Amino acid sequence: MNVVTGEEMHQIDRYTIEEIGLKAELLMENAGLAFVSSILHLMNKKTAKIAVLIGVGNNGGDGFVISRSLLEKGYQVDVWLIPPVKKVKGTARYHMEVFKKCGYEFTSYEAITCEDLVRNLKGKTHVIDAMLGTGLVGPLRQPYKEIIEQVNQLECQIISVDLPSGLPANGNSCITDAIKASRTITLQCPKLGAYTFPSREYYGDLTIVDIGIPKLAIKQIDSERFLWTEENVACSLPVRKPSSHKGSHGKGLIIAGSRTMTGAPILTAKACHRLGAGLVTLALPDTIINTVASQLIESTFHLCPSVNGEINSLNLDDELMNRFDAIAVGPGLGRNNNGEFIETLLHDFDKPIVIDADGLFYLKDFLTILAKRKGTTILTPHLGEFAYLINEPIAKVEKNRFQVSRDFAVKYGVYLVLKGPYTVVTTPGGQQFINTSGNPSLAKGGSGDVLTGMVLALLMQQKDLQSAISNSIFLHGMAADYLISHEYSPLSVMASDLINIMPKVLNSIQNRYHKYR
Ligand SMILES: NC(=O)C1=CN([C@@H]2O[C@H](COP(=O)(O)OP(=O)(O)OC[C@H]3O[C@@H](n4cnc5c(N)ncnc54)[C@H](OP(=O)(O)O)[C@@H]3O)[C@@H](O)[C@H]2O)[C@@H](O)CC1
Ligand SMILES: Nc1ncnc2c1ncn2[C@@H]1O[C@H](COP(=O)(O)OP(=O)(O)O)[C@@H](O)[C@H]1O
Ligand SMILES: [K+]
Repeated sequence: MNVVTGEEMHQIDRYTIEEIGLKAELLMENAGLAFVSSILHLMNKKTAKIAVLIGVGNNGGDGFVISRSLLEKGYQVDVWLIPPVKKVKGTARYHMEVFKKCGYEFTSYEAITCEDLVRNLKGKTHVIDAMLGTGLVGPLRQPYKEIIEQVNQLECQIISVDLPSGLPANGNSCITDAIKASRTITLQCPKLGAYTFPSREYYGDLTIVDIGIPKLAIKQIDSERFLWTEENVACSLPVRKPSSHKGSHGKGLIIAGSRTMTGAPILTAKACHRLGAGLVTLALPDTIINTVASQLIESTFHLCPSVNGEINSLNLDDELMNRFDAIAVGPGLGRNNNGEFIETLLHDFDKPIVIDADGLFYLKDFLTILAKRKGTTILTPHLGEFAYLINEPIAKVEKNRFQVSRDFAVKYGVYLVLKGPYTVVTTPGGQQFINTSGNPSLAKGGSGDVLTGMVLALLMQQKDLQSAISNSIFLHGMAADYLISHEYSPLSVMASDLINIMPKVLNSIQNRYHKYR
């Protein structure tokens, strides 16, 4: 599914209307009806008291269709038109006239005061926000500003049409004031700001509804951002051939751990085993082998000379190194040596390398080598690690996460996994895939170590690297979702729980989508 900017959505609408010939009035009718179908289960006809707030543009036009449809179904609905009637034009005007000709009435905000409106809204169970959509430009103006301030103080359910009014669609402009919705029903394509913070916090629960825009119109925009969903995962997870053997599923090397971080290599290796890697070898500082090996019976080990309890060199000749199909480096390495072994890896190993955590810290000194590297490199930074890597403040990275990660991935020719809520995977070609699973129970030390092992496992088993990476991220988040919907509290999920629940997660996805197997 494409994730679009406001401008891209306008292009899609324009193509649908002008080139394909689907009438704007019909599209608006579809939009309003799709919105109503998706919210009916939230409203009891006997008790719901609904207000619809209608703005000047097409978002307001949707509001007229929604109001008419709810009234036709017998709901109690008060409708408020915020701009002067004469300002309502085009398709929205058409639906305003249809609304009136069906015998319904609205109150014009022009004729009352903000206090009158607020007094009325205080008695409502639901406010439908159809004031402003993708056509917002610049800081919010009056009278929307004063209305939105008041609506945000109401205790009822606020449901926004397409996106919360006042919120820029793209997520990277300043938010002056915007509706804080309990729920947003987005029309046809999710907008970029729904996956950017703090913008997402205004959306509440997000539902995406189909309004009948043809696929051909969406293809026209040449968009490079997509959601990666459960269905994508189910269609692309590797299937084992009956004739396969352990060598068919990859020999992975994990370079991790230090005297004060013995858990990280254990988590990474266990996660890698759980996701189907054929053989996993752990390269560790020689001093921690006993501690780590006592927790890992399936892995083999390679001992590295250490200084201060951290790996100092790999002690792997080229031949030995190139027996592996892929390498993950970073979890729990520590930062007290010079990381020269990362430079050696980038030079001497020409198959995929996943670099995470302290490996990324060392990588900063070797970016010129990274740019020249022929083999595939996958970097998995969280926001802080990425900000450090590119020398920018975290806030700037967060605000422009799509742009900065794309710039970096294309410049260095890497797969960049920018972790956090809605992790974004950017390919070396600049395409971006947004993860839709996971929850804040993952915000805990060790979650990232587990993910690194999962990425290593799948990239050795799937030809298409983007699918392998996005699938690992989705399953990692899905494990956390599964746990909190099966009696775990978001506070209590531990990184090792993600590994332990993985068999059930894989089973549930494979059972639900057996048609793809
Ligand atoms: N056929 C289609 O295309 C379909 C579109 N659809 C729907 O249309 C929505 C997009 O419609 P849109 O383009 O009319 O934009 P929208 O946000 O409703 O209003 C823009 C107007 O608001 C005003 N305004 C702008 N900035 C402002 C500010 N800062 N502060 C205050 N006011 C501000 C400004 O008006 P002005 O005040 O300048 O007269 C401007 O003209 C989309 O989200 C979806 O819901 C669906 O029905 C499917 C079919
Ligand atoms: N609020 C959140 N919602 C969803 N996923 C999250 C959230 N916070 C963290 N995560 C995920 O948890 C993992 C944390 O990784 P990282 O910060 O590297 O952890 P660590 O280095 O401690 O193991 C990432 O995959 C990230 O996307
Ligand atoms: K809206």
